[in-house]
Parts: sequence; C-alpha cells; structure tokens
Amino acid sequence: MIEFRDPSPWTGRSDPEDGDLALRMHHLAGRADAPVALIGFACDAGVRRNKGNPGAAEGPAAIRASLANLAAPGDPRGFHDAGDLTLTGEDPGPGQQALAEHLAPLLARYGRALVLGGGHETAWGSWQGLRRALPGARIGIVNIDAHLDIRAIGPAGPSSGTPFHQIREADPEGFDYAVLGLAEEGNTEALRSRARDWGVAIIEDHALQITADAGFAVIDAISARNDAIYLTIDLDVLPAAQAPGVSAPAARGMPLHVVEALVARVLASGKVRLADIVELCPPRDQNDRTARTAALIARRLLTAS
Ligand SMILES: N=CN[C@@H](CCC(=O)O)C(=O)O
Ligand SMILES: [Mn+2]
Ligand SMILES: [Mn+2]
Repeated sequence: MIEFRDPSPWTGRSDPEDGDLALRMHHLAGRADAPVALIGFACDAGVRRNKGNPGAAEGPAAIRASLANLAAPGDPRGFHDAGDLTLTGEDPGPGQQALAEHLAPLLARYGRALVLGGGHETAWGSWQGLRRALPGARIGIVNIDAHLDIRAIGPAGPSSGTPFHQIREADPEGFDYAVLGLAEEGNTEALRSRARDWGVAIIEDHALQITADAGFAVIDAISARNDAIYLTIDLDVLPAAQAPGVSAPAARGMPLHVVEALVARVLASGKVRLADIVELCPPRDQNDRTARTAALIARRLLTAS
C-alpha cells in the first residue's frame, strides 16, 4: 500500500537573540524563493527482497530530524518539502512508480530535487521521474556506492540490488553509469564482469582513501557528455565507523571528506537536476551517527547553487 503524507512542520532550535543571521535548516523549509524540492521515499521493500536488514523506511524522518538544527549557510535560499511517500508490502514497484509521478512535476518546477530514501530501490523511481521530466535528455548517473546494484532480476523480483540494471533495460542506448567508491569484496565477479561488459566507469574505494582526485576525471567526463546528472549516494560507501546505520556496513569504505569532495565536484558541473541519499537504516544506527552524516550531505545538496 502506498500512502502520501504531507510534510510535518519543521521545528528546531531558534536563537533570536543572535539576530537575523542565526538561521538553521528548519528555518529554510517552505521559503518562497526555494529553488530545490525535497521528497521522502519511506520504503525498505527493496532491501527486504535483497536479503538485507530492513529499516530504510525510517530513513526520511531520521535525516530530516538531523538536518533541522544544522546551521544554514550564509545567504541561504529555501527549500520546499513535498512530504513523504510511504510504502508497505513486499513489492516496491507501485511505490517506485508513485515516486516517479511525484518527482516529475517537482522537477519541472524546481531546479533540483532531493529524494531521501529508502533502500537503493529508490533509484528506479528517482530515475523514472527524471526521465519523465526530461524526455530525450542525455542523463548521466553518478553513483557514490560500495556496490554496483546491477543484479539480474531474480524470482523475487526487482530489489535494492537491481535498480541500475532496470535503468539500463529501460534505456540501453543512453545508459551512462559511473560508480565511485566500489568495494571489490562487496561485488561478485559476476557483477564486476557485467559492469565491464556494460562500460560502467568504476573508481574503487582503494583509490579514494586520501583525496577525491581519482574520481574527478570520471565526474568531469560524464558531466560533459550528458545534459543532466542524476547523483545517487548510498551511505554504505562510508566506513562502518562513520555510517553504522546501513543495511550493509563497509569494513573499509571511503572517508566522509572524500565523499563530500566528490559531491562538490558533481555539483560544480551545474547539471545535477536530481539527487538521492539512500540506505540509511535508523534501527541499526548508533547515536544518530549515520543520520547526522546523511544530514551533512543533504544540507549540501539542498543549499548548493
Ligand atoms: N543496495 C544494496 N546493494 C548491495 C547490498 C549488499 C549486501 O547486502 O551485502 C548489493 O545488492 O550488492
Ligand atoms: Mn547501493
Ligand atoms: Mn551500497
């Protein structure tokens, strides 16, 4: 069953004694000049099907809670919170379609949309929404993730492990996919070999331990040859110490400062129309550490021009 929930009012700490510049993210929600829209996809049907640890359906609420009290940047503009799609049941398909239907008009109205997942099945809804909003556009996909998520669709049906396989099936000619932060040990040779056959650009986590430099050429190239970029960030790319609250924590992972530098480089292309942050699993989090990490990235995606 799919339920659409209007956004709850944003609340948080206010410091009026410090004047007009003491703004936090919760103050930016709903401002009239908002160039960016936010929508939650409260779903973990894909993770369940992918034999993972459920809990991603609680992701949007946890990210919003950690985001609310972060300080706003200087000279901030607002963002529009479009609410949450909540999905119950075993099949993520109807929820992914509903996400696409909600996203397309948001993308027509706002310069950028941010989706808070959900497992990585979020991506199949996200991409379809962008495709509807931009028919005929060349869409490049930048996935910051330990995993390829190009599994073949098994008897159980599509899952959080299959979204980029589904996208390629829908648009084989236009499929242009880069994965940054891949953990070799987290992807079988069947998947790595499929990625090679499909021409997926991959930068492994080993190359992204100290700086993000190894990822910049891939980002610049995919940005240059596409009209729009869909940026998808799977929190399990981070080390388990930084992001314990995911279905599949990474023993190695890559550091947050590298993820932030990669995100900044993708944003610098000026072509990011759609982004999502996926795989937060609040029941497995520790003192909101992963939610707070996700909130830092969300703040950047909501406020970057
Ligand atoms: N979206 C997650 N994808 C990973 C999960 C791996 C795991 O659960 O260990 C995948 O299917 O490869
Ligand atoms: Mn993933
Ligand atoms: Mn992953």
